[in-house]
Amino acid sequence: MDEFIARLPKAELHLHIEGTLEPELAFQLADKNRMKLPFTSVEEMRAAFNFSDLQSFLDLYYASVSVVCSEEDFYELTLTYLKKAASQNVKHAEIFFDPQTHTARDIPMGTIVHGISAALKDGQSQLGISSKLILSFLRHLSAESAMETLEQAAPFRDHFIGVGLDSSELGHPPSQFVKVFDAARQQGYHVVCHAGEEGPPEYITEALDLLHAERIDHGVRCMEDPELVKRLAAEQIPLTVCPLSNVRLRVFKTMKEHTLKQMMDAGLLVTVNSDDPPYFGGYVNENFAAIQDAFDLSQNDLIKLARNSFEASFLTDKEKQTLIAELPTTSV
Ligand code: HPA
Ligand SMILES: [Zn+2]
Repeated sequence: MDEFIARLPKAELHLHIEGTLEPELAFQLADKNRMKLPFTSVEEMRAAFNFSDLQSFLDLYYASVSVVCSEEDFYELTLTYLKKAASQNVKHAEIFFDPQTHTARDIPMGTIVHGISAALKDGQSQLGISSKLILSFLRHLSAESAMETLEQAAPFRDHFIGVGLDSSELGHPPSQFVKVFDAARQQGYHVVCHAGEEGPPEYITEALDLLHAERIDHGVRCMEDPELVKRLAAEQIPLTVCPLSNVRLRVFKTMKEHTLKQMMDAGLLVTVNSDDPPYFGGYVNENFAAIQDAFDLSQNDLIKLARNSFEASFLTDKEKQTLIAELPTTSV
């Protein structure tokens, strides 16, 4: 089955570029930039990837990415991820970046965007992987800071197609960010939102009704509200689920307790993604393998999940159809 998963064409729709920093590259960049990581070795850093909740992960994630400084660093970070993704038969990736994490340490928006974008361009020409960029606001910071970030990003608008909302969910509901999402929608951006990871189902409803989110990132806590599940199924709102992330951040104690299969059975448009792969123990194929093993998924289930990933993307209908046509059509 691992071979089947490896060969399956797929899209990745929930991936934070800052969260793709492997410890080896972190140490390389720290050396180059004459900076210190809070670890003495790659092994020690990897051993610290043992989290009690979302916040304990975020503290480490923000500290680690401080070694990514120049346009070349952002380029290398992004191209390294794309090579890995291409090797796993990811045909298309929609990638988050968190500009506030970097502008707060005086890195210009242009440095961030140009470094990432140059790698995305080379990913297309050298690796054949298509991609889009989504600017994600940090919800632990103010709505004013988010609006300022949208304004700073205006000169680079051709480089990203949408906006999202991530970071510490509890206590930071989508309702706090209505104004900036209204402005982004008026400017023609797609809208997605992390909701229902650690936060309650009401945050998913707010993301849909107040921010007009087209996709919900995570969304797993929708299962606590049967009416919401009915709505998400009826409207076929995509949910970008990240199984290994959910277990590592203790949203579910074990993979067997994850509700992914129940979500599929409820008719939800579920996709499988890696979120922050080195931190959570795997890229997209390891996520597919973990759920296949936990729920004994069939080849048809896996094909359905891969098909959902193309359907839920922001590609054109024609582009989606081209990718869907590459999927195996049937299996035992
Ligand atoms: O899964 C996540 N949730 C919230 N914020 C994040 N920032 C990176 N990954 C995540
Ligand atoms: Zn995420």
